[in-house]
Amino acid sequence: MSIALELKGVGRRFLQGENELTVLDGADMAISAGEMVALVAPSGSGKSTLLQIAGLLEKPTSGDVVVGDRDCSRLDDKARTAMRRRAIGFVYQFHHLLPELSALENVMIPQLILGRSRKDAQARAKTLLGYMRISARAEHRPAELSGGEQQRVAIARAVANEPQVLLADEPTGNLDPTTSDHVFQSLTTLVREQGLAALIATHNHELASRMDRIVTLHGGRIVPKSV
Ligand SMILES: Nc1ncnc2c1ncn2[C@@H]1O[C@H](COP(=O)(O)OP(=O)(O)OP(=O)(O)O)[C@@H](O)[C@H]1O
Repeated sequence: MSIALELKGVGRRFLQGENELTVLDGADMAISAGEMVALVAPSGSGKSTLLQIAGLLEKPTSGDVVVGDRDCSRLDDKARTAMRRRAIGFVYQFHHLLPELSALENVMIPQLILGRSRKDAQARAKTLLGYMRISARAEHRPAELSGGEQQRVAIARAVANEPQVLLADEPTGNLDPTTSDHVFQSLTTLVREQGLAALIATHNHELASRMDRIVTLHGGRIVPKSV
């Protein structure tokens, strides 16, 4: 499988008052299309920082981020934003759906922003809600959906623009174990069907053990982890 996301020697330092804090220090990682990688690391070790850099929301202090065959390190802000919209999908612990729109419309919006026709956007949104096994709720607004259903919609929205990379930060952290399990199964189907490279931060060791491999952060580097 081809590599869809690669971090090469990524470093990230923050100034905290007079002190410099090194959070990432030569972090390397490559994720193939269709591969699911769990990121399991203690609080404060740099998971969010890593996801933000991998997702082109933040620039590393040093090193390179390659998405597909594109080296994104030297892109200006505008080009980086365009690349992010096209190539990266995000799922957070809380769904951030637009409350006044239906599930279907929430999945259509990012596609319309990128210039897809209403007809095409609607067709893809329906397909994705089907993969997430939530077609019956397509016309409902987020407030009318359960937590698990809301998160299914958020996942469908994250992949609406056919990204190469899916980044998730505790995507089922807000759900009870059974719902979490069902949402995770649907997420897995989607990753495989769409050939996404997925990096999923989670504290849930059981879910992590069902992914292709598990990594952690140690001394600012990405290292393999066993459960
Ligand atoms: N903008 C910033 N300025 C200064 N320090 C920061 C900044 N962002 C993060 N840090 C520091 O970097 C370290 C890693 O933070 P990060 O949020 O990436 O950790 P995390 O592993 O995601 O933690 P959690 O699981 O609690 O969310 C922390 O010590 C944090 O205080």
